[in-house]
Amino acid sequence: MGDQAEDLLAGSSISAEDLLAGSSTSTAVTVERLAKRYRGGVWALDDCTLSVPSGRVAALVGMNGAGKTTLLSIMAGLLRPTSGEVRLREGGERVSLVAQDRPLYRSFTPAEMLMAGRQLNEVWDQERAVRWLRRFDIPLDRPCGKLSGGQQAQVSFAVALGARPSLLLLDEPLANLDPLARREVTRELLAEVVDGDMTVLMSTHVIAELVGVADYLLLLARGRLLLDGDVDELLAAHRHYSGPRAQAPLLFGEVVQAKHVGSTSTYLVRADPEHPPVVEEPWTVRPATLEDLVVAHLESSRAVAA
Ligand SMILES: Nc1ncnc2c1ncn2[C@@H]1O[C@H](COP(=O)(O)OP(=O)(O)OP(=O)(O)O)[C@@H](O)[C@H]1O
Repeated sequence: MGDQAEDLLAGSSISAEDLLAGSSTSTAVTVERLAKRYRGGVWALDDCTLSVPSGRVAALVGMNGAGKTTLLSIMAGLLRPTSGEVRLREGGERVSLVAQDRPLYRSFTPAEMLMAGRQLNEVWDQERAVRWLRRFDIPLDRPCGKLSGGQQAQVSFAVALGARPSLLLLDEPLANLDPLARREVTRELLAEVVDGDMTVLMSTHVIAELVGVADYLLLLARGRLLLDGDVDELLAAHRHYSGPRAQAPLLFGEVVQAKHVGSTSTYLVRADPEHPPVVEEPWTVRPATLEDLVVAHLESSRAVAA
């Protein structure tokens, strides 16, 4: 078994000594000036600085190729950065990664995967892992290669959770799951976060699935942090203003996006939530959704880069 496979199989639990100790107790992981250049010259991460607060479910969002998988792999200790550093919370984090490609041994049954997990991890919670598999009706004795994609994803979850991670990294974890399983997995994960001392960082493209699940947002663009913050605070700070193009009001704050259709203009404005811009009729104000603000920030960053 290669080192990397071993790490993946084990849910890649690594000790604090493997990475530098952090200084803040309220931050699960801090990434400072991280850069990753792959062979061939692609810069997947470039001067990326961010932090993930402890005990939260944080969403890692960005366009294809933004660097999400690279960032998660470096945090899990599977990939070496070209420069920069990852600092874990003082006292250490046990990190587990559920990778996009579900690295299971096809000939192993789920029961055998858990046995391997027990052998490869210093800390192992068999009951928790088995509970997860039973919860989702995963046959314990069928080779993983004969399980469906969604069932394999559930085995990966069970192995990762069995390692009792304090930082659980999920790379597009819901992609293979049916709509009911998606809802149940997110609900169960939230319960695990509430019950234990666990932080979750999950990458996803499906913003709608984050509502009610993620309470912190990290938006990546071209290998760098574009926007971060508490989801409720971000939502409170963003508003849509619409009205006649010819009578645009003075909108103090940051105009993230301006759209003009016929004689109507719509602006997405980020401002102090306590003192938002006030407009008069016929101008109207409406709240922004998480999807609205993610798309607007990504579009505006693309326009700046173009
Ligand atoms: N092993 C590799 N060798 C060379 N380039 C790579 C490698 N892995 C990723 N890249 C490149 O690095 C960049 C970031 O890729 P990464 O997989 O981290 O992005 P991502 O945000 O996870 O994308 P997606 O949403 O499509 O999964 C991309 O330009 C990608 O082509």
